[in-house]
Amino acid sequence: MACSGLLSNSFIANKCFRPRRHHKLAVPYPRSFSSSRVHLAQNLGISMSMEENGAAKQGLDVSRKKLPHVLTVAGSDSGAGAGIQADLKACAARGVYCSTVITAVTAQNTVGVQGVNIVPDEFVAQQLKSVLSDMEVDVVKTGMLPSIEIVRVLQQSLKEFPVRAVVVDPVMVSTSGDVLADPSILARFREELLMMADIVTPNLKETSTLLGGMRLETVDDMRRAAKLLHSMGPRSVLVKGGDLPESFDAVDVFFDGEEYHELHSPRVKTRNTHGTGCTLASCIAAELAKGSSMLSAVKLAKRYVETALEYSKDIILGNGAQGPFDHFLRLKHNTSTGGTFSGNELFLYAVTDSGMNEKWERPMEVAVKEAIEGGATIIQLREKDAETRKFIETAKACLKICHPYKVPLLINDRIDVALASDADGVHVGQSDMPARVARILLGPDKVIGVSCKTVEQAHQAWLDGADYIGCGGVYPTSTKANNSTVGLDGLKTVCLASKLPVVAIGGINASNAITVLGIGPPNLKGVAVVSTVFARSSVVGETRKLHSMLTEAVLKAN
Ligand SMILES: Cc1ncc(COP(=O)(O)OP(=O)(O)O)c(N)n1
Ligand SMILES: Cc1nc(C(=O)O)sc1CCOP(=O)(O)O
Ligand SMILES: [Mg+2]
Repeated sequence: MACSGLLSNSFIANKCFRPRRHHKLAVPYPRSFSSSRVHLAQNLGISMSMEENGAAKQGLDVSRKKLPHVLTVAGSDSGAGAGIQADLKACAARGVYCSTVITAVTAQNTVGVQGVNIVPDEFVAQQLKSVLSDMEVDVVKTGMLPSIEIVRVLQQSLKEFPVRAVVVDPVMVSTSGDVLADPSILARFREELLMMADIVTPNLKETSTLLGGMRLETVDDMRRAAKLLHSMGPRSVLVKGGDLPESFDAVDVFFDGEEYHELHSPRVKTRNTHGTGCTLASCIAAELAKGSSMLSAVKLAKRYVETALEYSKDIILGNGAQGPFDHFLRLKHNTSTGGTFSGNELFLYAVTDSGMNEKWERPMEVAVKEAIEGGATIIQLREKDAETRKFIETAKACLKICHPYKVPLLINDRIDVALASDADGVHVGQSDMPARVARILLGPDKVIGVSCKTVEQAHQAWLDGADYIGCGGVYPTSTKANNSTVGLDGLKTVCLASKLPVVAIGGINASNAITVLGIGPPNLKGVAVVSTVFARSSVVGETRKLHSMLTEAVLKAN
């Protein structure tokens, strides 16, 4: 439809800048949506001057960026594992704005659904109008639509305010088996909602219900079902086979009217699956809003859900059979510092050396355990020659040893290994990855230490978001080649200038530890050692000796 310059600005704002949806267009779903009004206007053949003119009159900045926007029309889950709450989290996790129209409020937890209060259809209509008339929604995702009236209201709203795509998750029964939609809406679903859907995402139970009780036992059955559902109107169908018996992996069948795709993913063994359907559909909607093609959106959404399930498989929330999962992949972040690193952890800092452990035929895990039993308060894995895969495995094994003692485990240099093993943090030097970049990659809760020999470096470490600095070499060392020394004076100067806690390193042993800690500045929190702890046969014995010296130094200072 061409827009004439005679049309009013409000018409332009409401209609012209939304690409109209035409049902059953033969063209594939656009790969990339233009996101700015200007670009859309160009796509639709509207002259820039008219756009600018209209925008100027409305006080809009035509160059502003538009957020991809999903509107979810669904029920609230008080337990926040599914429904509106899952949709909000999924969209946020995928970087997409999500507005909400609530169709029902459920009293729900991990055990089941204790109550449902349906929102009056006029009020659902009012919510829809409020959002759709104002906020440039890209994609509508539907979840729990508990009454015929609400389905009708939605259908009318979408006629009045067309959006780029509609994702229909035909929620009828919750994962705990509770019925969430009046069975009489089935017919309406089939006649109206499926017609409007760009994709419908039923699980096996919902597929069977939509198809009048069809038995679904094999992937071939799912293919047949996808075709039948497709004939009811949606542009694409994703039949989710998570509940398919006797399959090693989870198989979903995608059908777009022409091609079938079997999408396989490993089955994640977990009770925390509440909300997977809502999340998958929201994530598809979010990816469509960002500009993905339908098949890419489905693949991205599946991968995201798999990752979130895997990440959350051990978390415990609620007493019921089905727990929620963590959309932000963070609950499992099991830092022994709990994101509150104080610096006191630096008291006796044991830094490993594979050469020294090999000499004594000591597996890394044994060395780490002995150091902790001797009194080490923080461990750094400094494995210069380790192969990446082996390093990750070792780090994971050492984390299992450290965490029961609440001792943080950091990784030397290798941010990738820290990320892959979910270690508590990293230590980087002046020629390693900048702490500023490591902070972005690791997030706010991981511990980052930086080696500093000067006041300027210490200041920069603080600016970059580090948690502590390592200052040395205090004395000459044979552990690190060509390491320049700063001496006790250099250490003191850096400590006095540093806003961060400091650990001294380089040539420190049980004989000089009292002198080092005795230099005074309160932010000098401890000593880091390699050979003193790991160069001899008894790690536990050497660590204990050092620990008692450090304790003596503290007692002396007080
Ligand atoms: C606690 C602590 N302080 C300093 C260092 C040295 O780090 P860096 O300068 O990056 O040298 P390498 O250890 O990577 O050789 C450290 N590892 N730990
Ligand atoms: C890894 C390292 N960094 C240093 C620095 O000065 O930044 S000194 C050093 C080696 C410390 O080993 P030892 O305790 O055996 O002397
Ligand atoms: Mg380094």
